[in-house]
Amino acid sequence: MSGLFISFEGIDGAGKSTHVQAVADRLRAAGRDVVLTREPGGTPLAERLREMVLHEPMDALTESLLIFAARRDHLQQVIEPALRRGAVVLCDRYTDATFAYQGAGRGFDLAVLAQLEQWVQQGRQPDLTLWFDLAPEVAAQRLARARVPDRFEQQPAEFFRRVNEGYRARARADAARFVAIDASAERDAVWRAIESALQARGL
Ligand SMILES: Nc1ncnc2c1ncn2[C@@H]1O[C@H](COP(=O)(O)OP(=O)(O)O)[C@@H](O)[C@H]1O
Ligand SMILES: Cc1cn([C@H]2C[C@H](O)[C@@H](COP(=O)(O)OP(=O)(O)O)O2)c(=O)[nH]c1=O
Repeated sequence: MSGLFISFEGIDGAGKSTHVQAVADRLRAAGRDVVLTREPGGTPLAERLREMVLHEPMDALTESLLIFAARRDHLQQVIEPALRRGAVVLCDRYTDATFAYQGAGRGFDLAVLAQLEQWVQQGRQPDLTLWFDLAPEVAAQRLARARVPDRFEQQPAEFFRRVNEGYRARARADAARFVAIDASAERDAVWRAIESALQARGL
């Protein structure tokens, strides 16, 4: 059985972490070998890079290079081996987040990101990307009650509006890969939308 690579995307507070574990449980119950991972991170090296990116001030090129360095290690050590053995890889964020946050959010050069994407991934893209589409104002309300904000979560609503539009641009450019989920709905409705996206791909 060939592997399958599914990524979860959306602005902070869109509801990704709430549902990714339930997707893993559903696929494991169906007998699939599931690798649940995240970016930046997923390996000891990539997790160290994550801590720097989330908490240390740096310019957009530095940030992009560290994120792609983490991604390279994650691909080599975790994602590619899992796909080779036929596992389903569930990744909480991947390269669409780089185009959305560093590209659309911070205004970094998309051509440089596209070159890094090509060098680092050599064509490896998710088979399915679930994009939790949510207005920044709603996300901010949800996060206000949640955790201590990191460098990105401290950004104003306008930043997250640009980030979400960055996701929309990526979805338009690769419509076959993306399923947009209306993340403003109640949890159960979001879950039903996720299930129908999985069923449409035989999962
Ligand atoms: N559909 C929903 N309606 C209302 N609140 C939600 C919904 N989905 C998630 N939440 C809440 O919003 C907050 C952010 O959810 P989370 O899954 O951590 O988002 P993300 O991982 O995308 O940053 C959490 O407190 C979570 O309980
Ligand atoms: C993968 C990736 C994440 N990010 C940002 C988005 C998030 O704010 C942050 C990762 O945090 P996040 O995925 O939201 O984890 P947590 O739920 O622990 O906050 O990193 C980028 O800016 N670029 C990227 O390429």
